[in-house]
Amino acid sequence: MTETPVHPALWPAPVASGAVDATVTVPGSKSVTNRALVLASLAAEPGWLRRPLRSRDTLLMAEALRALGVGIEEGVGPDGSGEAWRVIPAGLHGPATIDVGNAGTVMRFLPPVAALADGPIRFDGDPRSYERPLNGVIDALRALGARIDDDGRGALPLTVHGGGALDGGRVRIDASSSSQFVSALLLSAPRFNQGVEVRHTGASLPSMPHIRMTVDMLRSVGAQVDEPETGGEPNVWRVSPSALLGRDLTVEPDLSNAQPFLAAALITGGKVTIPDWPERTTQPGDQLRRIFTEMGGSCELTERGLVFTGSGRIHGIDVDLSEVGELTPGIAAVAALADSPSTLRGVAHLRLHETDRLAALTKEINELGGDVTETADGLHIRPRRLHGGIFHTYDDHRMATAGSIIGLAVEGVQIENVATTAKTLPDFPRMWTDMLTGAGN
Ligand SMILES: O=C(O)C1=C[C@@H](OP(=O)(O)O)[C@@H](O)[C@H](O)C1
Ligand SMILES: C=C(OP(=O)(O)O)C(=O)O
Repeated sequence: MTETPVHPALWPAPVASGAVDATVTVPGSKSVTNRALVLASLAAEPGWLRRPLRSRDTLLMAEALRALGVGIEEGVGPDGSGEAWRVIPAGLHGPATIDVGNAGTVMRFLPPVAALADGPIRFDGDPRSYERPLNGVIDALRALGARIDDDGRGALPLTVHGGGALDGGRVRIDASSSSQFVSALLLSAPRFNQGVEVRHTGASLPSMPHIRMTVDMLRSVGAQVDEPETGGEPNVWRVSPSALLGRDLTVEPDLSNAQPFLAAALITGGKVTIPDWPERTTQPGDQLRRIFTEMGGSCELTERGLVFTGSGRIHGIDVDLSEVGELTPGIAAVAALADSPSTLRGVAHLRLHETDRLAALTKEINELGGDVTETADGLHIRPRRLHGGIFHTYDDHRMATAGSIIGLAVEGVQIENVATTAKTLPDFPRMWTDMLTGAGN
């Protein structure tokens, strides 16, 4: 008998032989790490970042800030425990070139920082980065006094001609395609001469928890922020000009990257513990406790972390994911294995993420025998008996983890380019097999 050839770029997704029972330590949050790097770089004094995520998106952010003159050094935290980055702010200078890869946080958060530098700062990235919207940031920065050369499409590549300072002031933007437009302007605003007032004028605004995260982290370094959720005007954020403190921050585990492991407990009727799950957090991944409970699991926040247990049943769900769009691929994967149909709504903007996630999920799940249709703002998923095949990932880390979730229950699923998980979780394949063998318990 001849063996099936294994293509080097295809990773045979392991099938679970029984209920998983594992403790999975998840690395730091991408969103927290990249905000913390920006804020620490703009501070008036050095700061520490403990347990930072080291993945493609965060290493690109660190490299970009270094290119502008910021010191980011490897070290152990001030109490001698844990790995840390020491961030030493400095005058921001060009000329410099910044590679954003396909990191939304880098391509959106750094042009405002570059406007504060002196000299030209060129931004470039992966081919997909040219297609992701940046118009909200470009137009707003121009309105606030920055000079930017681009090709007029409202996207990369571009050059920000930093003048060493930015006036700031009032600006209107439509952030319906990405909450990161709002976060980007707020993060640098304490260093604008007049601070900023950002007014969102679009019909909808996705990923509100990520804007809350921006506001919380700004306040934690001493910034004064007025915002809708604490009594401010709807859709208006104001940041006053001020010096920022250098802090000692420990980064929370990335709860969105905990998703595939929680999904494994749900699908196999097993149990997964995620240590250091925060009691309170702005991370959207915290909503998995509610969503995966509705889909059939149960969870308990204990001293050991979040203990999530599957019941052996997986239910479909009708859910608006506009606040937590980045959880959609993992939820779609679980929904494809459920005992009833699902409707995922409120996520039209996912068409502009790492890939067109609505099209990619529809195509890949259907090619395994599934029955998924795209709607104007989401997906209808009717579970079917699935079969093996190649699960293409389109350079999207969350497509790779979504395919791996399906592979737990379906023989013969092969993930194309699993290495793309390095965007936010470089060790994913080893963590996944360790979870299945119970290593690390
Ligand atoms: O600010 C952030 O850290 C993020 C905001 C969200 O972006 P969108 O609002 O563009 O969906 C989210 O999907 C992304 O993964 C991270
Ligand atoms: C949308 C995502 O990333 P980005 O920060 O590149 O927008 C994501 O991680 O799901």
